[in-house]
Amino acid sequence: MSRTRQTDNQFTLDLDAPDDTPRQTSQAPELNSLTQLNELLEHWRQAEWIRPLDVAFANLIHSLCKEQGETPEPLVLLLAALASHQVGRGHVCIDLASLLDDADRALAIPPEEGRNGHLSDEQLEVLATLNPAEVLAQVSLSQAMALLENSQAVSDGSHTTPLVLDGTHLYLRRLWRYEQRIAEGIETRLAAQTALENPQGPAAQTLARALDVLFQPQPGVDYQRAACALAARNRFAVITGGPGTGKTTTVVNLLAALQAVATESPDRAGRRFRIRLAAPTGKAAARLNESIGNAVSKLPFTQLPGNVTQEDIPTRVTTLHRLLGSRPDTRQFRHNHDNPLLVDILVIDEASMVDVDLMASVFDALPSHAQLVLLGDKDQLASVDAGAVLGELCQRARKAHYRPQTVKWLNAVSGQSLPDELVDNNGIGLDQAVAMLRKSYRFTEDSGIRQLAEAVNDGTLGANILEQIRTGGFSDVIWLNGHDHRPDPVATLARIARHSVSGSPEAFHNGGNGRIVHGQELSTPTGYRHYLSLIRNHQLGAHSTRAEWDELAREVIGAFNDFQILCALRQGPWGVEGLNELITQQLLAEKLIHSSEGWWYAGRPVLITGNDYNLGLMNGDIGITFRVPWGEPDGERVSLVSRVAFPSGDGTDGIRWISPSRLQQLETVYAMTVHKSQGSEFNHTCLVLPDRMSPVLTRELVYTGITRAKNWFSLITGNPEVLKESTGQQVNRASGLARQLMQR
Ligand SMILES: Nc1ncnc2c1ncn2[C@@H]1O[C@H](COP(=O)(O)OP(=O)(O)OP(=O)(O)O)[C@@H](O)[C@H]1O
Repeated sequence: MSRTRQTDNQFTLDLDAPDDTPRQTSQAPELNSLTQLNELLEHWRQAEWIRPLDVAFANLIHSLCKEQGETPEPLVLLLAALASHQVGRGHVCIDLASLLDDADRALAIPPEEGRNGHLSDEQLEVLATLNPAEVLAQVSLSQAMALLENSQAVSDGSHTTPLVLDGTHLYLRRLWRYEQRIAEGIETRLAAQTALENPQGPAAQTLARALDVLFQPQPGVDYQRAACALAARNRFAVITGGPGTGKTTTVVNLLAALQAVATESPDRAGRRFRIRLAAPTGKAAARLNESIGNAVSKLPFTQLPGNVTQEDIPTRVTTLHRLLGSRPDTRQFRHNHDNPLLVDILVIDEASMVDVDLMASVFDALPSHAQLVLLGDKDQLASVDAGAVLGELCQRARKAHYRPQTVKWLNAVSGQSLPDELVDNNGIGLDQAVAMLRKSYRFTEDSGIRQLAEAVNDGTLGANILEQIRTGGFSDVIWLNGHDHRPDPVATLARIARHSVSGSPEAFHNGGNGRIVHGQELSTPTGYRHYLSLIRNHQLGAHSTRAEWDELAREVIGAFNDFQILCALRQGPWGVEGLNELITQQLLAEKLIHSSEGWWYAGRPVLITGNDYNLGLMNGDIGITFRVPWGEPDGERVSLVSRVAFPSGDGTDGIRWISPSRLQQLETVYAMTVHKSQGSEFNHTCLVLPDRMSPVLTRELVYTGITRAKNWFSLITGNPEVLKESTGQQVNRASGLARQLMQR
């Protein structure tokens, strides 16, 4: 039964429409003609709620429809613009059912930029009076589906249309293709049988012997050992776990075990696997470089089956863009289906940061026989760009859903007996390749960082733990203004400014002195004064060699990494922009930086915000400005010039000195968004939460912020309620990858 009457260019609702009758509001903006649609889109564009790109996409659909002799429905064009808009906000598609059920929620209205000062009152007024949710309140799901299905701009993907409707999910074709390629890449790998399948076969026996050497016996289930076995068995595997649960340790053991299998395998004639290690950002790659190097140096090579040596396990980690061969001015990589990577095993760390576009490119560039292992923390924020690939793949990780055959195989090869609650007769193929590590080795049982992160992640942040962080009940966590129920914004911001300079060691238990972790005494928590003092007090000059400057830069970059202010927002006094300005003023006042040196003063830390292939700098790279005596001499005087020192990012500890004039997209980085901090960790992390709620404040954001702290964590809130409320909101990215893999 049709619930709508459709006329040219308009739709109206049957008055007696039953069940899925949409909400009616008295003054809802109307969408009865293309003229009305154009006006709406124009208002939203001017209000900077939608992008010019989104309007252009709707216009494109309009033209394509007309070319095919179709008079486009305003609703189809509206949904096209919204689908494009949602991609800009990290969604892979729009789920029409959720959109029409609660459009405010699905479209995150009011937007963050509105609440925090970027949008003017007039712009906000436009959104309030022409609220997209009210426009959509007049539309039912069946009506939307019918109009889309009837449009020539939409198909189920089987022929080339700019929009794809898959169930109730509306995609831009490009995004739908990415998801398809990822799903196909995973599926074909999961379906491939490996030599390890038979637990009694020689390959599995070698693996079992290697696992015995690599993992010490321990009471209870050793989830690292089980993860290692599962990942060895499958051409595609995911190892997920919170901070310090041993993802790196496990993957290094995995690579050693696989090389043992390779060297013992008669049909490989001693040939080792070609292994590559990658991470989405330079920072993440550098961090993995360090930890993997440590882990490889501890491997018991002489006891392993076969004759595996240290050279067989790479320790160099590259960025995914470098690995795939990024090229200037195009999103196409050098390596693709026609020019695959020369690799047998690819490991990608910090996979939560990989968006659907990049992940699809990885699958394109992988030869079909190659094994892919993804590592990451499923509970962290999803990628900045569209998708939440790792999160989706790990949706069922906590309960594992291993089939009885998987459990039997695991027992035979790794000796681990998994608890019954992880067994599921109906587990899907993907479940058999996902392993979750469940014990943190980095944080001790009494660590506040661990307990707070767990409570946030489980959604169990209760009065007890809040009271503990307020009252200094943990030696590693402080809530600097936790007792302030109605913090004064001016005083709170001033406090942030002071804290960012000193790190407030006095606020920690015993002044931060004498904390021993894993047998080592920690140095006290610091703020930015620490690294700036190194710059101010160095003794290098015109006589110094480049190697000496490199050494200084390494030391300063390391010291800068000791502390980082993280925040949720970009704009406004509680966002990156406001806080960077605030902290800069404080550092000037304390004479740690000097305005006489101009914008490129010694000590200015900068974050690269867009890939620069010519300079080899990637989005997320951080450099520190130095004043160096390398200018043209001015008579007798040495002339100082500004140079920004960046870690070389090639797996060595080299330094690149770049002239500021060559740097294109960057920002000062005393404060960084939690999003940007993914893949990094800092000795002391301070999380600043704003004075009111925003759609971006979520459980994942707070969890990611807390877990960036290695040893010390401080919290400052513009309003104490925001902490608890944020953990009640979860990121919900519309996407269909998990659904597709469930169906296959
Ligand atoms: N089974 C284990 N027994 C003892 N120590 C371990 C074990 N596994 C890991 N560790 C130690 O715990 C620390 C964290 O391990 P690792 O770096 O492998 O974890 P991760 O999950 O990769 O960490 P991150 O969160 O930084 O990615 C390291 O010091 C490592 O040596």
